[in-house]
Amino acid sequence: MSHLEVTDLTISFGRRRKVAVDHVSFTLDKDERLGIIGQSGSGKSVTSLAVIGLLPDNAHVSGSVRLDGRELVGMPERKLQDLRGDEVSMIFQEPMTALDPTMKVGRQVGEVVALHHSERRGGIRAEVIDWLGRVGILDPERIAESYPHELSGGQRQRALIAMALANRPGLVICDEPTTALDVLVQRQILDLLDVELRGRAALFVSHDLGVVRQVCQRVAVMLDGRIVETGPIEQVVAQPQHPYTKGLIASARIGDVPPGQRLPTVADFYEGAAE
Ligand SMILES: Nc1ncnc2c1ncn2[C@@H]1O[C@H](COP(=O)(O)OP(=O)(O)OP(=O)(O)O)[C@@H](O)[C@H]1O
Repeated sequence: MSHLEVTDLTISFGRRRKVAVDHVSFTLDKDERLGIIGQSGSGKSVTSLAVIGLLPDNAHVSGSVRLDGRELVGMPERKLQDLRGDEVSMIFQEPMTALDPTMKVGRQVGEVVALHHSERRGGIRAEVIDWLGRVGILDPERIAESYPHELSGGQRQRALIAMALANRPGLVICDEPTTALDVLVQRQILDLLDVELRGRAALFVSHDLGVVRQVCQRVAVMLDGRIVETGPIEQVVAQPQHPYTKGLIASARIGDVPPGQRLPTVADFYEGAAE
């Protein structure tokens, strides 16, 4: 049994039942990372929200999402709340909206732990400082006492990653976690995620095949709510089958980069220019 099993997931919205996700199926093993790529509106975010039980009320869902064998579709909200932040967590694109602007960062990280593990309350401050340091925040004591608006975009995303990982969830969903960041910080955050997601299952939603190639072993390509192609990332890059994937790879010129080597970023050009 895979850690995550999504079968025939279909999601539509509103009274007209406009279909956003159409019979999507995939599995994820315990230590596997799957990238979901596709253009804007292809259904990537809606798929990932279904996996963490965060779809809005106007969503109609059919099919199955099983986490460690437990069915999440139709699961009561109270039970979903027990899972969220503990067994499955999410890193969003825009940390400013995911963080509470009125609460100090350290307290927000601590509350995720306290919510699910009251027995760890005693040592929570040390645990929070430890996590903030681990995700690369240089001055964790000061940052713990700061409000989100006092942090840079990169620090906020690191704090959000600390929140998402603090309970060591088996599955982490990353929805465009680096899109809002400048290229240098983007690369640092990807390197951090690459290390911290080891041994966990991860769904990595992105419109950027280069980003997915850096951190995932497999990729699923979505178009108009369907998965049109899926496979090991290097295989899909070398031999794309679907015309949409072929176009995506041609436009990214990703085939020019040898396997295992990172795609050049704008930062590389800046670094080259500075030498
Ligand atoms: N709450 C909602 N109510 C109605 N339609 C919605 C809702 N949320 C998403 N949709 C629709 O579902 C479809 C898929 O959206 P989704 O956000 O999953 O796309 P995406 O691939 O993640 O795009 P992006 O890269 O821009 O985030 C879109 O047509 C969108 O308009």
